[in-house]
Amino acid sequence: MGEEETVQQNIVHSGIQSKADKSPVTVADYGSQILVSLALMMEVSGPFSLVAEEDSEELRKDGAEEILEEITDLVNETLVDDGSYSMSFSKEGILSAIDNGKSEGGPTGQHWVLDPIDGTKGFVRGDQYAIALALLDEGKVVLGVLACPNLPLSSISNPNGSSSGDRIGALFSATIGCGAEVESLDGSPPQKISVCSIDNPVNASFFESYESAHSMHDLTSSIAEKLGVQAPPVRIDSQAKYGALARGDGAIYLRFPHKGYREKIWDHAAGSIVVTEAGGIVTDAAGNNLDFSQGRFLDLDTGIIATNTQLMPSLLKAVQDAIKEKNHAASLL
Ligand SMILES: Nc1ncnc2c1ncn2[C@@H]1O[C@H](COP(=O)(O)O)[C@@H](O)[C@H]1OP(=O)(O)O
Ligand SMILES: [Mg+2]
Ligand SMILES: [Mg+2]
Ligand SMILES: [Mg+2]
Repeated sequence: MGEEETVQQNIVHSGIQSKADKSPVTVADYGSQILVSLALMMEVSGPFSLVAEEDSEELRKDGAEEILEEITDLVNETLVDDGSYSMSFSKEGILSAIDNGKSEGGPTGQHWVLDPIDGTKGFVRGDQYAIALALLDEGKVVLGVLACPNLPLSSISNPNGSSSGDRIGALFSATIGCGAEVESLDGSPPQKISVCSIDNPVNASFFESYESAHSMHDLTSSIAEKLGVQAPPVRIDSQAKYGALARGDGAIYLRFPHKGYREKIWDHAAGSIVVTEAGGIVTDAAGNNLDFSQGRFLDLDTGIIATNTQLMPSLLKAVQDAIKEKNHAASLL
């Protein structure tokens, strides 16, 4: 069993904290960020720039000693089990490792982009989550890797469980201009993947957030209805949705956060290149490509949608009609 799965099964309340924005963070989020950045620093030559979700600020406050100790033990145990690096961290070392390479990204140079646990709520619930890593080069995503330890390797038939006999754990990857692939987490040969070729929305299904606080389920159901989608929404946490879309488990991805929420680049960089290299299209609600060159945030017309080239024109129209209708209804209140 992987270390992350063990942590997912054993996570206790003391290992889950609330951040300033009220979202949860766990020992696994911090631990994963340290381990991935450590591996990158060992491999990458030259300057190391990392735009990552977590930082050490909360852990430096009074009252965080217990979680800091848990993270230190978790990282050191994982390093011993893995055997690739002969090193161990002090608590102070852990604090500085979390901030390794800390950067704001931007339009020039190369920056790694990391969400160490994407879908923390799914992780804590025992459902889907992803470790999402991408590389920005001159403001563009050129590489993406999406590890989904709880996602069936071949396809989702039951989104929160596994179909009988299917192996669990999928690693998606994509390099600009070279297509997208999936392989098992224990290293089976990679297989090329592509988005589905459905062109009639009646046969399409769509992915959205499990959490209604993360995406407006009423708006997405109105979009689906306008399109003529018959199937109920497939609700799963994290960028695992992008991976599932990229290999054709479903046809459409919809994400409409509530007013005031600002999207972060680490929530979409890896997932979006996996989808586009699998032949799909990812845009904001106005049909614009996502712009990863503006720092930590994505500056966009609220909403992110993805599908294949055939369905995109009708999806975009349904999205715009549904938004217009919602705004009109709100103006009458
Ligand atoms: N209030 C919020 N609205 C929208 N997305 C959020 C909100 N809080 C956290 N997120 C982030 O949205 C993503 C989860 O989306 P989904 O609902 O598709 O699983 C995660 O990246 C999660 O962060 P995190 O990485 O901390 O889990
Ligand atoms: Mg988070
Ligand atoms: Mg995230
Ligand atoms: Mg996260």
